[in-house]
Order: sequence, then structure tokens, then C-alpha cells
Amino acid sequence: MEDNLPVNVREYQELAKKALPKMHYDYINGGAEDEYTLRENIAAYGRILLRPRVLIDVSKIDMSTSLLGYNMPSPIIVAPTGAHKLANPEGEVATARAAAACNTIMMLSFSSSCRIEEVASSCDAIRFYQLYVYKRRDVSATLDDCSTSVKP
Ligand SMILES: Cc1cc2nc3c(=O)[nH]c(=O)nc-3n(C[C@H](O)[C@H](O)[C@H](O)COP(=O)(O)O)c2cc1C
Repeated sequence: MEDNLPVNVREYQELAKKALPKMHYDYINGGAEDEYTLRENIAAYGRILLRPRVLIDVSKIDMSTSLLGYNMPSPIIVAPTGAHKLANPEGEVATARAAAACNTIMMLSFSSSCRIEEVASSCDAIRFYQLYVYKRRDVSATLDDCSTSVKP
């Protein structure tokens, strides 16, 4: 394995900061308003302590679970996040391919920088779509039709 691979979120964060234009990095790294929820989310994860299973056979571990009837190898999915092309020219198509490689669920954001059909046809990940219900219900209905009509 390469020595210089990032080992945690903080190290990925540092790499992203170097690689991305400031505006794109700030959008991805920032939270809404005063970022109270962002800080609370990080603190919440910090309160979850993992007990190391020292001297226990971990050669066969099973973290599999299911979500809405879909089986997956671990309880980790791609949350809906907008504008992936800010970070990668292939955008959500690349993210969906990564989700498929991990056998996990790709949840496409309403603010996707790729078309629903484009993402759907690019990989066989299990795909969810995040739909906002607008005052103009015809807009929501069109997106709903579009997301459910693409091939499973
Ligand atoms: C850059 C960015 C873009 C996001 N875009 C969306 C979005 O388009 N739709 C949405 O429902 N949530 C969006 N979110 C919220 C995430 O889906 C998720 O709820 C949030 O990051 C908290 O999840 P976490 O605690 O697992 O990090 C976005 C979050 C980030 C950081």
C-alpha cells in the first residue's frame, strides 16, 4: 500500500484544500449559516467511541445491513450533495461509479451537476433520488417522473 494515502477525514480535507479552488473548497467544506449544525455533527461523531477488539478474531467481520429493503455491505451510503463537478470533471457520474464499486447506495441530489439519466446509465449502483417538494408541484412531478423512469 502507498505510504502517502490519507488515513482519515482530516487528511482528505487537507488534500482537497490544496487541490480545489478556494470557492469550491469553501462550499464543500462549509455549513449553513453560522455552521452550528456542522459543528454539532462533528461533535456528535466525536462522542461515539469505538472499543478496539484487541486479541479477538476479526478475520470474518460482517457489517452488512439493509435500507428500504436494499442489502449493503456496511451502513455507509453516499448522502445527497450538490454540484460534484466542482471537485471532479465527471461529477456525480464518478461518485456513482465509486458507490457501485463499494456496493453501496448512491443518493443523487436535486442539485446534481449531472443529469439523472447520465448518472443512471453510467453505473449499476443502487440509486436513490433526493426530491424536493416545490410549491410548483408540476416541477417536482417532472423530476419524480424522470427519476423513476430511468432503468433500475
Ligand atoms: C457540499 C454539500 C452539499 C450538500 N448538498 C445537499 C443537497 O443537495 N441536498 C441535501 O438534501 N443535502 C445536501 N447536503 C447535506 C448532506 O446530505 C448531509 O445531510 C450532511 O452533510 C450531514 O451529513 P453527515 O453528518 O453524514 O456529514 C450537502 C452537504 C454538503 C457538505
